[in-house]
Amino acid sequence: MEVDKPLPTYGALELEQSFSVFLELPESDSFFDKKKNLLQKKGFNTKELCLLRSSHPDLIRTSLKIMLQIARIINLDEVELYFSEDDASLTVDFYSPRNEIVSLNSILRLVENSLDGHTQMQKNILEELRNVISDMIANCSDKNNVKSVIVEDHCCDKESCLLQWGEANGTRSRLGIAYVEGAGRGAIAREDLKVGDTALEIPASLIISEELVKKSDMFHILEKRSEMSSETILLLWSMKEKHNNNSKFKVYFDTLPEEFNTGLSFGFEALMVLDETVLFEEIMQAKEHLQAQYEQLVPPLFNEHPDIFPPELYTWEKFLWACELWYSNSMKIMFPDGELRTCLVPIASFLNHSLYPHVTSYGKVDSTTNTLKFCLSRPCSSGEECFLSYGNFSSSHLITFYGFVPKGDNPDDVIPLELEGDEGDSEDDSCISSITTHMVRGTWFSKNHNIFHYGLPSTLLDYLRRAHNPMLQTKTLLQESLENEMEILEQLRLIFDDMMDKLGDVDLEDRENTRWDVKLAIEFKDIQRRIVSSILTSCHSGLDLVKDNLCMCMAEDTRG
Ligand SMILES: C[S@@+](CC[C@H](N)C(=O)[O-])C[C@H]1O[C@@H](n2cnc3c(N)ncnc32)[C@H](O)[C@@H]1O
Repeated sequence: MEVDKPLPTYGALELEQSFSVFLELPESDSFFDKKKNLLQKKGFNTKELCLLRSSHPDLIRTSLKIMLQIARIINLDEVELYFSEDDASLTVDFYSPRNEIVSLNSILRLVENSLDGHTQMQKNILEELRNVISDMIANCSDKNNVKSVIVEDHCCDKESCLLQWGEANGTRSRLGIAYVEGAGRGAIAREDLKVGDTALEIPASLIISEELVKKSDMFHILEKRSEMSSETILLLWSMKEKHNNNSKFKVYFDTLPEEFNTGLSFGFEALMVLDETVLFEEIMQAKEHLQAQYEQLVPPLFNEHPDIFPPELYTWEKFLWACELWYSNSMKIMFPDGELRTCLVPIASFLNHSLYPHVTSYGKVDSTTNTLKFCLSRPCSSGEECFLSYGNFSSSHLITFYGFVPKGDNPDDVIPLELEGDEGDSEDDSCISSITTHMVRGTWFSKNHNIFHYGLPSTLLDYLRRAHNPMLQTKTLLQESLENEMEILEQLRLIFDDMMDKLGDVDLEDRENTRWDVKLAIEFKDIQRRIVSSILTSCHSGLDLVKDNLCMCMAEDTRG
């Protein structure tokens, strides 16, 4: 899971009978230049002051519309930014459910932080703004909600014990634990929860971090080895702690599954299904890395210190179990001392991932309460599963390290395209051959399927246009430009035809009775085929569109 990203530096300025909200794209943003460009294309600067003069709902809505356009761009991630450019000339009212919820919350947080100590007029404006934002979030929630099915008769005794242990040790939870179809345990709201409510609050003393290992008998051995990262030390600690009956965290370890079923445990048959896919590469690379790490680190430890590292607890299988535990259950947490640590957080680790999560912002221990809070960015009704975002991950990453594919269309499911091109050097006019990485995703995400767009990313199309004919004035309805369009669409069609051939025909297994890993492998290939097929359809429609325009252009030329 990923830690909370630093929030953009928003601030609020007070003016007599009005209220101004200051939105700023921080210069520290990794994509500052690209976002600045996009803001400017839409008529905004990197610092904007939005003035609210009345609490009338219509005026508040109008102001919020403008603030939201800016906040959306500030909160774009790398993939959203890459694909946003094809919409640069359009009024975009939506990038992704995640972006929408994060952007609305960033404005809401700013407004809420400013509620104290203002005039009645300002309070009315703020209150109305808050209502409008809450309505918009609720609206967005209705459209994107994915309901989980609770398995009613599954025993949850161990999970209940863990909850009781947590509550006895200062945890506050408005979530219960239940089994949900297709996802193991999940966290279910015990009451209606609103935006801003704390669903779960865990004291820092219940978080498993490297601080704990420092107190263990193995630390003096591990700290001497320069090749040991704190994550590896924690991993080796958890392999033994799992079997420690006196562990402070025994009740937590008792809830962990014996098998994690991530891509790292895929068997031969599943890997065969994945042959020639990016997921195959990702799993093989991760496994080879872990095997090499095991061979280098673990046997020397149990050979030299069998009393501290009993060989029967430090087998390859048990090492792999611990890797899967840490990959699929850890969170990066920022502590009040400013350190970012990889941690296991009992109880919070029951929260499943969604493309449209309720909790989007977490990962920082509150220094006043010394607790880790999970606050809602969108409402969650009583009985509904409460979801987290583990990060903006593709299906291949989620399968490899977590062992599942989320429900819905994942905007991070991109296909990387490595293109070879000659980049002209402006200084000495020499040409350097280079590889540029672009990406493509399901073209159903795009709103622009017109000529010169075709549902494909503008960054990629512009790159290909330049590569084919650097001197040409592109995107005009003139013969040369249209012929260039035909060439680049044809090039893309060939690339994706080849990709589709490699994916082969639909795997016709009896899916209900197939092993978990083969089922996931087949599901991944289905996703890939759907993406490639949408791209091919867009190439074909694009070619037809360009051909029609070329015919018209030539007919006009003939007429003179
Ligand atoms: C942090 S744990 C969440 C709790 C977990 N369901 C359990 O029973 O322990 C992460 C694991 O939950 C499962 N998971 C999380 N989100 C999921 C989802 N949307 N669909 C299916 N499985 C999911 C995956 O097995 C993942 O490795």
